[in-house]
Amino acid sequence: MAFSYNISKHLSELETPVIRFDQVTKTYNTGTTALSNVNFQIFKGEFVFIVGSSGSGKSTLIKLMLKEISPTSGRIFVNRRDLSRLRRSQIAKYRRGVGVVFQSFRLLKDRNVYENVAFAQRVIEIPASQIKKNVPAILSVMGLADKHNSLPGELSGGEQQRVALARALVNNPAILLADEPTGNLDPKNSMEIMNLLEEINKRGTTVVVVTHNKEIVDMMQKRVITMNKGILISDEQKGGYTHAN
Ligand SMILES: Nc1ncnc2c1ncn2[C@@H]1O[C@H](COP(=O)(O)OP(=O)(O)OP(=O)(O)O)[C@@H](O)[C@H]1O
Repeated sequence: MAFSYNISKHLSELETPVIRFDQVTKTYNTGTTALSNVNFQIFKGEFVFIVGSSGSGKSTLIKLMLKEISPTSGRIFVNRRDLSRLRRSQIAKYRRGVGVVFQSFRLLKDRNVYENVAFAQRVIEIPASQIKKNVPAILSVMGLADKHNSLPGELSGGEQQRVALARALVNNPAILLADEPTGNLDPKNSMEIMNLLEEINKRGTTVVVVTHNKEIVDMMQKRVITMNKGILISDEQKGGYTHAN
């Protein structure tokens, strides 16, 4: 009996989604409904693209996951936490547990590469001795071992995005959210960033990528959630960009 109990417990853990949207609607103060009754679940270790034309609600999804905004109705769970129950004092800590990268990189322009990444560790009070090991290790994974002392302005767009990825990943988050991570990059650098995201995903991080990049979505054959005017219109394993226009 004990044996079967353990198996079912294990299965239920495997099946717990890391992100769950439950009938989520978001209407902004202006009256625009950006999302209507959206439902989906993302499981541990998945790689998911979110696609859709401009204004279809993709960034709104990301902002909701980061609790930068709250839904008008419905519920959102991330790592089993109901985000509506997060107290104000818990929000900063919650966000630090989710890695995020944006189209615009958002690096500290007056700090070098090492400092940009080390900063993410200092705010969660990782001991200095540990930071000295962790930062070079992740910079090396990102192919930036020789760029520790460079300022962001001295790097190419692709390199800057790799610094942003290193910063998002140095604290070992269970989830990485990327909002148009290749929006400012040429095709070669875009592919490099996608290869890194795939590598990170293979190491166990759940990866969610919002993108307009049709070629990459079609090539990578991952799960694709397609939004249109705030409605989730398709959710396909090994999907393509087909419905997004
Ligand atoms: N802060 C806001 N206040 C009012 N309306 C907003 C706000 N943010 C977004 N919207 C509206 O909500 C809808 C969805 O916007 P959202 O930014 O989520 O779309 P998107 O799919 O990310 O678009 P894009 O691909 O252009 O970035 C749009 O109609 C937009 O104008």
